[in-house]
Amino acid sequence: MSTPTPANPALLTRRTALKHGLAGILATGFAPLLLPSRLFGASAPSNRINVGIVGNGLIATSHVGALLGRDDCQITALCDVWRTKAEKMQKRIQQGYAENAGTAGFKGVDLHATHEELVARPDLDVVFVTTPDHWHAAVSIAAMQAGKDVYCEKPMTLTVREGRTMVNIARRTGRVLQTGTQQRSESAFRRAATIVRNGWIGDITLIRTRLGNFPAATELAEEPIPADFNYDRWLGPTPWRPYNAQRVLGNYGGGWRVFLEYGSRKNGDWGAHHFDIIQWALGMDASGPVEFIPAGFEGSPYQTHRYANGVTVQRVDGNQPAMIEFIGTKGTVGVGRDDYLVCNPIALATRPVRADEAHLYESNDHHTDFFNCVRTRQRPIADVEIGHRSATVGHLCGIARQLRRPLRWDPATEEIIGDPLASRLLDRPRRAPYSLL
Ligand SMILES: NC(=O)C1=CN([C@@H]2O[C@H](COP(=O)(O)OP(=O)(O)OC[C@H]3O[C@@H](n4cnc5c(N)ncnc54)[C@H](OP(=O)(O)O)[C@@H]3O)[C@@H](O)[C@H]2O)C=CC1
Ligand SMILES: O=C1CO[C@H](CO)[C@@H](O)[C@@H]1O
Repeated sequence: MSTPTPANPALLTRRTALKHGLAGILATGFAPLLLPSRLFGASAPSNRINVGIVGNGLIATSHVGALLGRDDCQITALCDVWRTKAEKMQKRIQQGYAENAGTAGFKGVDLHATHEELVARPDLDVVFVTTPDHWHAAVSIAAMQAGKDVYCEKPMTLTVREGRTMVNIARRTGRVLQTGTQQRSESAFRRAATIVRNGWIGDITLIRTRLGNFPAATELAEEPIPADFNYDRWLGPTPWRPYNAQRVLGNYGGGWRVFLEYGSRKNGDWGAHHFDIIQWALGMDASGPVEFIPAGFEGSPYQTHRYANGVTVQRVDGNQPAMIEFIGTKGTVGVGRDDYLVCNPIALATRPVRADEAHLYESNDHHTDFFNCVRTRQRPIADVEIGHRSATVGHLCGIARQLRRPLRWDPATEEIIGDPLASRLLDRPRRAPYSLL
């Protein structure tokens, strides 16, 4: 890294050590002949951001693919509860670096059985938290408290209360946290949010988003726990359940995603992405809706939430081509992944943004934005407060659904209004010894 943060003594220690090592080499008189020029350049090993990854499943595989192609960082540590999986990832990374001539000086990837051990490493700068949702908060907090910046997968939390705790810790420790809601770094979503924010389609009358559905969670027969798998730690703070391979499986259509213990089903899985874009478009990044109504309540087929100004969001699974459709008094915008953007009027897709109009934060690559912010100490595009507020929308939809009744929410105090039972669901009990802090 080129801009050490004084808040990270680990970086300074590592760099100081390297400096002394170099001084020793230089004293021999051979250094100019022996040292490749890239050792001194922007991508010198000492300048690269050292990355540790906790959780080595589906999304970690994508991150690793992208990180291997960057010369501003290097992956140096992995942690997983399943040793076999960690070893497989280790092999892939070692091979990737071996084939990549730009990463001379790479020292290998170490494996750790626990995230506590990984975050304690003085040489690490950032930690990617790519576990299922029920571990996001505890691992991110441990990393921030150990002086590391964090890239935390979405939804940032399992409960509303975890989110405020994470924001407080990030602010107190001065750490950078990027939430893995990478749609914010895609131009079609930025353009849709820009159109809505600037009132180009008039007043918003309705927003419809499709999240899809998971199959119901079912009882699973007990199976033997694999020998090299720390199942107790996989469950972590969640209630004890008999082991079954399906329960812990990373699978986009099922596996752990169908169980409310480990996530928020589709309200977390896709809601974390689409509710996040809606919050951005409406300028609600530090706030949120005020009312949550479950599907089926008083005959409404759609799960619904509403903002204080009356803007209503409906979850209309599977009924529209766009992932999110904004309907206004003067037009519509439909947006989705792979650059899907359908505007009416069509000219809105390319209309220039005037100097006096809202220009939204521009990031075209979520990793690049994160690593830039690690260097500059600025808040990234999906900062911890934003990640918390967007995850909160999904959690409150889930609580209303679970209780089968509407909820009123005060986004300023972050309290459910007049419903003590629902309020108890803003956090969850944690199984000992897995505490949050
Ligand atoms: N931004 C995006 O577009 C996407 C984000 N995600 C998010 O990423 C997260 C992970 O999802 P996915 O990769 O599909 O899940 P996987 O189950 O495939 O991967 C999770 C990994 O974490 C490991 N793990 C579980 N608990 C711990 C722990 N305490 N310490 C270390 N490792 C642990 C698992 O071990 P084991 O192998 O033993 O189960 C597994 O290797 C989720 O929160 C998900 O919402 C996922 C996909 C896309
Ligand atoms: O974030 C996500 C987006 O894509 C996946 C589905 O294709 C989800 O399951 C995942 O968690």
